[in-house]
Amino acid sequence: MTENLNLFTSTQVVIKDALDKLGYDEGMYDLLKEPIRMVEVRIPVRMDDGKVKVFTGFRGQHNDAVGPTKGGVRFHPGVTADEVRALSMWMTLKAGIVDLPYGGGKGGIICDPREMSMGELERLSRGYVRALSQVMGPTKDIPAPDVFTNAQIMAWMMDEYSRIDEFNSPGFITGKPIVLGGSQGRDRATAEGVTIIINEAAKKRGIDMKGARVVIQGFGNAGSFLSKFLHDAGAKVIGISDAYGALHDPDGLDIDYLLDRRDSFGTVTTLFDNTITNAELLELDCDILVPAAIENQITEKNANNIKATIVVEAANGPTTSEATKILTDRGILLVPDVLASAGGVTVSYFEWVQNNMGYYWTEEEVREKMTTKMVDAFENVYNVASTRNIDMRLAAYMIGIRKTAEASRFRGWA
Ligand SMILES: NC(=O)C1=CN([C@@H]2O[C@H](COP(=O)(O)OP(=O)(O)OC[C@H]3O[C@@H](n4cnc5c(N)ncnc54)[C@H](O)[C@@H]3O)[C@@H](O)[C@H]2O)C=CC1
Ligand SMILES: O=C(O)CCC(=O)C(=O)O
Repeated sequence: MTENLNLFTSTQVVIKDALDKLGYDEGMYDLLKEPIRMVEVRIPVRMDDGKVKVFTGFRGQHNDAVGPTKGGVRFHPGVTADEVRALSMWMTLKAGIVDLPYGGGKGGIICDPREMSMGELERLSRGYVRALSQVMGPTKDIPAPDVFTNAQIMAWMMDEYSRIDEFNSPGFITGKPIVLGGSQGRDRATAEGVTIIINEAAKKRGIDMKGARVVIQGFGNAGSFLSKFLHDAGAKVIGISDAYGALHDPDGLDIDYLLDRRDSFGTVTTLFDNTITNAELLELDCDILVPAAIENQITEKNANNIKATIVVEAANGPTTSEATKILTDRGILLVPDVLASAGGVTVSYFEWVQNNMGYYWTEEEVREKMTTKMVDAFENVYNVASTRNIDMRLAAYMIGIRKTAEASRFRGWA
């Protein structure tokens, strides 16, 4: 049988498993097996050459029984409706795992921002908000950055929504520049959360982070900050990559130099001749492997060749179900995306709270609150996995879905 690489249908299988284990009936699965709202929009954009190009965008809102839906928007040529569906479901799980008053949402536009000018990107970002403003908002659905989107794009989107709303609405979106109501620490929050999770996982496996050999796939927001935090903590980052290739040095890469040379899309390997492939990178001999780029990177084809002791998913969906089983059977500690990368949405929640009350916390306050949530979440998931003798992904899904299932039941939706 060929491996299922469809993120949406493979997520449904784990959701079903989690709901069964929690004792919910078929009706609950029927409610939670796909987004409660999935919108596809067409966005006409005047390009710099004077011609109009029409882009396709999506927004998936998985379930808003707990509170407004929340999740990033990605700009990527590979965006599909099913990917957005799955990503919105994972956001519900993340919110449940770190106990935020949200359901999951996610959006995307099929485009390649690396080939667009700033003006084109601004018009596209504003067009996306105009197309979806009726179903989004600070108490409905709150976007944030994801692959190939950043604080500038959040700023344009916030400005467009504020014009439509006729109010300054900083709570419409998170991941904004600090001067527009962004939170201290949001830019590095995903990586900080992953660092906390790596430290907890390393303790469980008796790995000393000083000198631990780390490989990171992806050198964007998540991967680049992560490489810096681990490097500064004394780990040896021996491999990194971007969409074009990978760099390897068994003695440790010069992370500060690479950070200095990377562009705003997380590209750096194009400056070097002696690169290896992303496929080779994943199979390097190391203690900790962190996929921090895109989906379906560890599959049944390469799972048996992974040499890491711990795999921590900073990216969403980098490991297939089949590969999850192979890695778990091989005794590799696999920390799933919905737990490992929840630091981003946690600080996004703090940003939204600060916007709502109009009072802003210091970076230290933000970090302290986030650390508590991430450490507690790791312990919860680890304990459920150990006591039930199940993998960390299924344990995370069980914890993540429970609040939304309960809220849906109380509301009479299932
Ligand atoms: N930015 C955030 O706050 C959060 C991001 N994530 C997830 O982390 C992952 C990375 O996101 P960001 O760092 O924000 O994105 P980014 O756009 O800042 O960086 C993406 C990185 O992945 C690389 N990449 C793109 N396509 C690739 C390919 N085909 N093969 C190998 N590398 C490729 C890019 O070159 C770049 O280095 C995604 O899965 C995202 O959903 C998860 C939680 C929050
Ligand atoms: O910060 C947020 O609200 C969402 C982050 C996100 O899209 C993710 O965790 O995948």
